[in-house]
Amino acid sequence: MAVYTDVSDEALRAFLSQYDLGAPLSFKGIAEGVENSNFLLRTDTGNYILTLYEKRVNEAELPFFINLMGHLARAGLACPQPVRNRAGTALGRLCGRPAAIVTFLDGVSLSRPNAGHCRALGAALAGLHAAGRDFPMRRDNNLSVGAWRPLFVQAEAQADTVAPGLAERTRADLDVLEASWPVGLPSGVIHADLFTDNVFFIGDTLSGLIDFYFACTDAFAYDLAISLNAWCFDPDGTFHRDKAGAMIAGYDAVRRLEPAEVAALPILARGAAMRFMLTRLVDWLNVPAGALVQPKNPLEYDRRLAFHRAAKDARDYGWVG
Ligand SMILES: Nc1ncnc2c1ncn2[C@@H]1O[C@H](COP(=O)(O)OP(=O)(O)O)[C@@H](O)[C@H]1O
Ligand SMILES: N[C@@H](CCOP(=O)(O)O)C(=O)O
Repeated sequence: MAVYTDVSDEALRAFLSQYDLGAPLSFKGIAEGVENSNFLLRTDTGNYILTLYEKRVNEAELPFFINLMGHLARAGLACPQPVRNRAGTALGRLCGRPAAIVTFLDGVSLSRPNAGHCRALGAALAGLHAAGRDFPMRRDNNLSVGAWRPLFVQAEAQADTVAPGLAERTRADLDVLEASWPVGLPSGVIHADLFTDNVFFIGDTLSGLIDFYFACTDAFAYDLAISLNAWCFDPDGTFHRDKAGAMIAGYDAVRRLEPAEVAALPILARGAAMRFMLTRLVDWLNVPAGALVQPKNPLEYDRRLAFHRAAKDARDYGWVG
């Protein structure tokens, strides 16, 4: 459970007194997520998610995320809508943390998506990229290639306690990634964390996207590479080419991939795996005392990196275009 900050009844009541959401009926910490403290809030006007922003979220960047969700929802994307208080702001403070309330989305996330779900995800991702085209704000990706070496340095001395040889192969991968990271690809707003736990389905129909707190301005194809990693491998590193092919085709059907993006897919997928391996490794080695959180296993992404190292071109990811 990711709850880093406890919220007392009194603090909750004082916070909610600024909103027109009615009386609280229940309030529970949510047993998923690793980044922020999330609570399911039920009031007599409906269900909401209350988030207290924690470690990786820079307060100055919160308006980007909040305005982006509002923009995407207005453009027709099924995503949470920030709720404004009576003063007209969606961002407040609770228990010393920045905090916001967003609308609750129905649906369940899938632990074992099939190729059909992956196709739907690809199409939704391209829809998100299209919906974000006219979003006026910009946020650089602070977890892109330039951030990976400094992250690794934080974990380097202990990396081999997690898996033998991890430090050496990570150093070698970083050398390759830093030397060949693509620039100039079509860019705009990307989600940057569209894992299965951030996508809801009702039956087999994709019903919503959540968790925009890594969203930033970066290459669209990098976003696709992140989701290929997250949706198309088993935890033991087994790759499902049918799922990846379906996801890429679903994306391409909505927004045609350019030849440069197709050519860059293997290096983008390798970089995406590195980004999540590293943040997981740092978190794995630094669980805050008293936090109710289950850190995610960095070795799942170490195994994906082995696949990406051997990949030759986009056809290895199921691209047939
Ligand atoms: N708008 C929402 N509607 C429904 N459930 C949500 C919503 N936002 C978050 N959740 C629930 O809270 C969990 C954690 O949210 P998430 O934003 O992924 O947290 P974190 O950023 O801390 O990882 C999700 O897996 C989901 O179960
Ligand atoms: N998706 C990342 C961690 C961020 O967690 P989320 O719950 O916000 O998706 C990972 O799996 O490492």
